[in-house]
Amino acid sequence: MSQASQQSQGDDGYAGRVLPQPVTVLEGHCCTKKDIEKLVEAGYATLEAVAYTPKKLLCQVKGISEAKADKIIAHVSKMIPMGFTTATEFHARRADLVMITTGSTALDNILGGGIETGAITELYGEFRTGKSQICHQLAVTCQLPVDMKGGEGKCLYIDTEGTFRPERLLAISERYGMNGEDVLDNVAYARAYNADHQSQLLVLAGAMMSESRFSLIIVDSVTSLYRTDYSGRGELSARQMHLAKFLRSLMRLADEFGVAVVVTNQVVASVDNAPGAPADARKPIGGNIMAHASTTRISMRKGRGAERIARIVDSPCMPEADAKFQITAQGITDVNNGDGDGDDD
Ligand SMILES: Nc1ncnc2c1ncn2[C@@H]1O[C@H](COP(=O)(O)OP(=O)(O)OP(=O)(O)O)[C@@H](O)[C@H]1O
Repeated sequence: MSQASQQSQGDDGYAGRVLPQPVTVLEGHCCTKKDIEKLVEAGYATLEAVAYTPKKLLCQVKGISEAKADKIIAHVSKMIPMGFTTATEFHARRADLVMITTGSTALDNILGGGIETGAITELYGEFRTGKSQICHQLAVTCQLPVDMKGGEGKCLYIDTEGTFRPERLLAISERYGMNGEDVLDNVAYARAYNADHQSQLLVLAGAMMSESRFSLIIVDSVTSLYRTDYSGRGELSARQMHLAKFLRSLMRLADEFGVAVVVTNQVVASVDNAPGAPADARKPIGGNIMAHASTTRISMRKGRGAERIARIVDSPCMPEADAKFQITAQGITDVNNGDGDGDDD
């Protein structure tokens, strides 16, 4: 069962969720202390992480033989329910799903309430379309209480382009009457320097998230390091395999901890020459791997001045729709509803 769907239990509960159980509970059952250290080192810090991982990958952990992996899987599958449920129960769980506000009611509305927890949302578009600004906004609003459309958790921010600006978080937190210092303390920030490092950061993320309550992971941008680390058609297949693995780890964290995952992506000129396609058509990087990994895809483009237009292009339950918002000193707002002066051009 996804953490997003679990009911809160006493003080451990937040936003209708509980923290996943640490893998240390396996000690003395099917694992030694050393096995547990190795599992945590490899990024399997919780029972859910172990339960959602194929045996083949568990066997790749140093010291975990095939026989031991079998024992672990047998034990964990008794503790983590992974069988069928009724659609009624699943529906009831989805009704409790936490959505994080983007700061713009128009944008929240086309998303069905905001950014969904337990899923991957991709924001793609050309430069200056507001992708990073939405990320900064969400790094603050994910900390708000649920009744203020927040996620009541911390934010983990992976920055691959060096565009993270804490001062933006301070300005946005003022808008919500939040203590700026607390807001910054609740954001775990890392700059990723190459695609391997970007993946490695997710292992650290899993360990951190098993100790503290997070509601959002941001990767801004998810593909830029792949574009520089892998070049040409000759490396395309290796690049896509690496990216697929990275996205799968992100999805696992979303399932395991019930956090929202937001990734940004750039666009390139389309070379498909599909009949009827506009000559200047642009498409997001990452091809089918990226398209399949994202639960919801949002295409962003510039409007007049500070205005931006977001379009839902793929969603499991929301129709294609456009929403206008604007980028202001205090973050993302509805058009004419903030202090954006509309003269950034
Ligand atoms: N404090 C601010 N007040 C108002 N607008 C701002 C502020 N800071 C940045 N902007 C606007 O945000 C826009 C940049 O948006 P953002 O950095 O999110 O782009 P992006 O889509 O992430 O682009 P890239 O792909 O280059 O990273 C610019 O038009 C800039 O004027």
